[in-house]
Amino acid sequence: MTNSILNDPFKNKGTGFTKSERQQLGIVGMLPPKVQTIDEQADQVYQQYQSQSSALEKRSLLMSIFNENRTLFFKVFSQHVAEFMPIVYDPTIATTVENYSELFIQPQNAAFLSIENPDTIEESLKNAAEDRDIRLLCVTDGEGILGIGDWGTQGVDITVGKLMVYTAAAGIDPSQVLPVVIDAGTNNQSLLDNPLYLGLKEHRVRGDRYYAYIDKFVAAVEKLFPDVYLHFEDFGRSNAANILNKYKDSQLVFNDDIQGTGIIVLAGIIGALNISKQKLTDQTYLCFGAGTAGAGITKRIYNEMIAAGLSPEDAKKHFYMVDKQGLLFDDTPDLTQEQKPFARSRSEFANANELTNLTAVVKAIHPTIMVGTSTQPGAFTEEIVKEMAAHTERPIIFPISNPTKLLEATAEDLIKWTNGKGLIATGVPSDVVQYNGIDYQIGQANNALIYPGLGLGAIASSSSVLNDQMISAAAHSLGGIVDPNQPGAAVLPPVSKLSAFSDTVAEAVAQSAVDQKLNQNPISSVSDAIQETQWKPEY
Ligand SMILES: NC(=O)c1ccc[n+]([C@@H]2O[C@H](COP(=O)([O-])OP(=O)(O)OC[C@H]3O[C@@H](n4cnc5c(N)ncnc54)[C@H](O)[C@@H]3O)[C@@H](O)[C@H]2O)c1
Ligand SMILES: O=C(O)C[C@H](O)C(=O)O
Ligand SMILES: [Mn+2]
Repeated sequence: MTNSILNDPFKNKGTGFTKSERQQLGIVGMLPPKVQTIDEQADQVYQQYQSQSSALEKRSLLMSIFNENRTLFFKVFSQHVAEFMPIVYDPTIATTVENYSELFIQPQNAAFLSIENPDTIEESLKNAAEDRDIRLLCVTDGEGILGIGDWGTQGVDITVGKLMVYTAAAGIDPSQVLPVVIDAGTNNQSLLDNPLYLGLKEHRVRGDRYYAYIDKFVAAVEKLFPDVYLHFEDFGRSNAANILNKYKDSQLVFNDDIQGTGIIVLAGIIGALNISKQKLTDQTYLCFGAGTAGAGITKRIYNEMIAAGLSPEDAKKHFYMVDKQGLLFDDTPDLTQEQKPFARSRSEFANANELTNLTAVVKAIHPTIMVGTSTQPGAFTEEIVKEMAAHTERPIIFPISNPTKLLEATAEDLIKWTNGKGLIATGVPSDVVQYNGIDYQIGQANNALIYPGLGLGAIASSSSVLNDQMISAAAHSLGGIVDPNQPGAAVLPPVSKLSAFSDTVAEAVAQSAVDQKLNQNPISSVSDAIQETQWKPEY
């Protein structure tokens, strides 16, 4: 097995192995003679990357480097963060999730779990981890991938992608992460009918059997990897919040769609209010698409209003939720647990029965903030946006459904329809919008801007849980990066500065954990602890 190191992506350096390393490792003659530096290798990869024409080809090239040599992959990624993010992550990753079985080449060190075999959870996690010290685990059951729905086992790609961003942005050691997919079946008929589908061809398991499996999974994770930070991603609306609520007070768990999205949207709103010089407690908030993300964000902003001094009853008056049924009322059938606290009373409106669509609701409530997590492309129409802008000086509008094809409105249209007054962020990257001689920078309200620093801060501080104070500290830490007085300033810092501000986020989060005495190991300096945790892509 002398050649095994060349097949180990965590240790392989390829042509970067020196002559003496090649001798010691018994791989003399197994590589071309020239010894390359990692910078030379990175330049070569980037040249190959530039010669690929489509986003999918670019991603597939980068994934082949990832499969061979993680250090090199992250070297190139760290040199081109803003350019590679949409390729290795959202939106291109949506296409690879949809075509995972067709494109499958290798399992990328993920753990593949099946609801049919609860007895092999531990063994599977152990096998996939090999002997690595796992500190960060990202798991999905594939039911609510971005806004594209149920992709069963194919959802594994999102866990691989999320973990890549942790390393590129925050320097989490790539040998200490584990992507995991739980195959609990799928209700996606196209997968059930697809002869190439690599997952279980059964409908989704729900209820007690499902939750018992999740319990067993969480217990196995805690047993095998006691210091792990457990990140839940893209679970379905009926399970995501239940799972988070069950474990969040006793274990170091994080739900990205609920909490990560809540933080980044709050940070974007704080950024927008810095520009408009307004107060949060004067805002009227409209959540459009009150599912996992929409309700998670609403709750975060609501908590923030309470932190700003409002009573819970007064704070609630600032929030309205719109879902498929229209404005959510307390007598609307089938409200979720997360929607109930924000449902309104019909008696508040003379025309309550007409509030069954977004246009009517915007007319009735005059929101100052509107956030879209509905998966409904184009739902923020010109009429709606103009109506909103007619009643507020600087409308804050964040269409953040992913991927690109699901955006509620483009940044360009929103700037145009609000005559440059809109304070805009989108979930996927948006180009600069030129309007009336001003360059409008568009912030990306994607949880990827926050979860890497958040995770790094929690891991480095050895925090026992991730609580509300840590989450709030993360949201507030992004201030001061963008100059709010610059015409056309973005509401959030640019992705090109992701690794720099991930350190800032991590410090704020770790400091909050230490201040609350949640750290399990003694910490004398938070920034030292963070630096010690970080990995760098060097040989
Ligand atoms: N930018 C980010 O960081 C980020 C983070 C998480 C989720 N998202 C995006 O948000 C979207 C929703 O994700 P989720 O996980 O909350 O999914 P979800 O299924 O839990 O929620 C979607 C909600 O939209 C509602 N909806 C569907 N059609 C509607 C319509 N016509 N009008 C009003 N509401 C409608 C659904 O009933 C549901 O409540 C996805 O596109 C996802 O990519 C973005
Ligand atoms: O994955 C993303 O781009 C953000 C978010 O977690 C989502 O589900 O859309
Ligand atoms: Mn997600």
